Amino acid sequence: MILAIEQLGKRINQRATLTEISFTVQPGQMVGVVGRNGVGKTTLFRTINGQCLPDSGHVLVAGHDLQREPAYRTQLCFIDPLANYFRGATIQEVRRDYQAAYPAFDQAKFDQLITRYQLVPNRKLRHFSKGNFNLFLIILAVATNAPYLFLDEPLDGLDVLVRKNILSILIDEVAGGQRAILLASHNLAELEGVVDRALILKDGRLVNDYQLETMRAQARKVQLVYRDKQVPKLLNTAGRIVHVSGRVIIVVFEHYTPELAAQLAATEPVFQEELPLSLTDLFLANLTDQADYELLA
Ligand SMILES: Nc1ncnc2c1ncn2[C@@H]1O[C@H](COP(=O)(O)OP(=O)(O)OP(=O)(O)O)[C@@H](O)[C@H]1O
Repeated sequence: MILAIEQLGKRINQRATLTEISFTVQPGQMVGVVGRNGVGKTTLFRTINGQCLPDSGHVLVAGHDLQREPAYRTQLCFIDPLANYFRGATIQEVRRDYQAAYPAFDQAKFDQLITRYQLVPNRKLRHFSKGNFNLFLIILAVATNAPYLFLDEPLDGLDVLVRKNILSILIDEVAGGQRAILLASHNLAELEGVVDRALILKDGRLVNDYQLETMRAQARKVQLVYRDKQVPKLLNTAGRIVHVSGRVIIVVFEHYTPELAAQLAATEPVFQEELPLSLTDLFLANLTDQADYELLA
């Protein structure tokens, strides 16, 4: 059952917030939706899930257009942490509402996770700590049994233990191969080692779709030192400079081939070393403007 987002567009206050966003997701994937603050991640999740109407495009679940066949919406679950509804309700009240909305709701799983993480069922959610509130939202999303879960900054501002708990719940869910989870984040470091794919948003557009395994096999991060301060043109044409400090330049090459290695050798660096490549490097490579490199120089 594939989820397909086709040419999704959304304008807010006459401003194009999302433009021609297209991608597909399959069960078993953990996907990061990554971009700077305000780029449109939450709007994308809201639009896919029908909380905002798109101005153009479609969302299809197994070929069914959600606007024409809204019953398929229960295949998706997006819990907006900012929804006022949660603040005045208790865990049990929210559970009852979600059970009514999601036919496949798994109450046994819900109860088991609430007990395991010692959340108090009859306390109003506004009295929960941020970490416990987020933990509760994850448990709720998981218990809906919707094959596609959308989580907006689920790890933001949480301590190490709560993060670990949330990640272990999510990884368990995806490992079964029956569900996909999309995690919106502006913090790549948080998603390192968690997601196997990263969708990069910039200016409301999807600018990159990284399959991380393939990417790791093809990409290289190289530190180079040159005799003078002149930056060889090749570094900008074949790669993306992510750091400049004096004569030391760090470059990410997305497609590092033997030919490119030979061309790089021909630029005659006085020192060259491969560095471990992280997800954050790709983020910087894609979102940092030339002006930012100059600030680093
Ligand atoms: N209801 C709204 N009314 C007016 N502007 C809005 C509304 N919702 C979103 N926007 C604007 O749309 C843009 C995208 O916002 P959105 O919340 O989707 O970004 P985001 O990537 O999730 O940001 P963050 O990482 O800060 O959560 C922003 O410029 C925001 O100000």
